[in-house]
Amino acid sequence: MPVIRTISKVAKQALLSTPGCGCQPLTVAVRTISFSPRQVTSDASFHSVSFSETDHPKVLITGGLGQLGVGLAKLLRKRFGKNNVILSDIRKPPNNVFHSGPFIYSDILDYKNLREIVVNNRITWLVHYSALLSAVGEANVALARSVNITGLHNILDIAAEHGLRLFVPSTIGAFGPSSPRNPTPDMCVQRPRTIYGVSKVHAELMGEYYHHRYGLDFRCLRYPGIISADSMPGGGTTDYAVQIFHDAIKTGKFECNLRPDSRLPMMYIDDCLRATLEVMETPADTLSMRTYNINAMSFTPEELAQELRKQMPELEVTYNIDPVRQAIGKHPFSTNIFVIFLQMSLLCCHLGKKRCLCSKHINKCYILSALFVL
Ligand SMILES: NC(=O)C1=CN([C@@H]2O[C@H](COP(=O)(O)OP(=O)(O)OC[C@H]3O[C@@H](n4cnc5c(N)ncnc54)[C@H](O)[C@@H]3O)[C@@H](O)[C@H]2O)C=CC1
Ligand SMILES: CC(=O)[C@H](N)C(=O)O
Repeated sequence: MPVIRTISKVAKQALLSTPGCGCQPLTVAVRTISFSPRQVTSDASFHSVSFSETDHPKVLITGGLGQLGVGLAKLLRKRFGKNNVILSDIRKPPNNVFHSGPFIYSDILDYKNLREIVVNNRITWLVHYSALLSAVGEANVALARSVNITGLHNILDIAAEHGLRLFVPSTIGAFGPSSPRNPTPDMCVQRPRTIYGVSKVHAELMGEYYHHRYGLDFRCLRYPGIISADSMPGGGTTDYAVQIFHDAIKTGKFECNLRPDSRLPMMYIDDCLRATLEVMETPADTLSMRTYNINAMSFTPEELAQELRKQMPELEVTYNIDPVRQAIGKHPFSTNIFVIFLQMSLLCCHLGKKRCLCSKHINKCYILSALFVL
């Protein structure tokens, strides 16, 4: 569902439903590293204590050197100021990223280090991007379990302990073969069959639990596969939809690791990041839920190749199916078929003019598509 429609639906639902989380005053168990556990009191407005609407938030992004983090930092820095947004990761940042604003080393498995960063930098918003994605997760289940589940526990505890507003993205991979489709509702059966999907359902449920139990201001969007031009994806099933553009331009050839008819939901990065900022800025009492789907378009490798051939008729696409990725890509939810063709043809006619994916253009597609579907 397009972001604008999602957000207005959120607002509408909020007007009709009981506001807030129904939190009871509770205590948050605080994890300590070197001394005995203590308790701090919390209440229903716990999350709003450290962030006044007139102040800029102080943001920490974990796993910030992946496909999405640098773009999000750029957007948030434009809005809140360069020094109010800290990127962090366990990798060494490239020069341009290092010189574009604050960067700090942070391993989310190191609870004490994470807490130090939050305290020393007076962090108020935490965007938790560190994760192992679907394909790399299946290749290393133990590491995926550790980063995606143990790491998340650290993040939740730190966020609850310090009254942070916490964003954790989920994914279309949090659905499974038994989830309903066309459209997949926000609330439905979720029985994914990858460690990535299972860890993201766990994140959704743990975040919501901490919200109800401790008043943690947890927010979550289920992202589709994200398409970006200047950052590369980190090992997911939807990576082909980025790689194809690079290979097409560099070599005129592309070898796809999914079947030509594998339909997957996708979104352009600017729209995804804008949705993230919008959901983070939305006042807590207007959110009727804590986890929402967001959606833009769905297409198959074959449809994407056909559209690209309108701009590059010589493009050669071959298929060498990766059974792991193919099994993962079999079951996610998809968008209405009418929306796909309209969006893809508008997108590619824009690509033909500028050779880039433009969010303003896709927004027009949303509106046209919505009219079309209605
Ligand atoms: N890119 C996409 O298509 C989608 C992404 N998402 C979610 O959005 C978030 C960001 O995604 P991407 O940027 O694409 O991921 P990515 O795989 O490109 O980047 C993840 C980052 O996490 C870092 N990381 C790994 N272990 C870590 C640790 N122990 N401590 C700190 N950092 C660690 C990695 O170094 C990497 O830079 C993830 O949570 C992902 O699940 C959800 C759906 C779609
Ligand atoms: C959709 C995602 O979560 C990610 N891009 C993946 O394919 O694993």
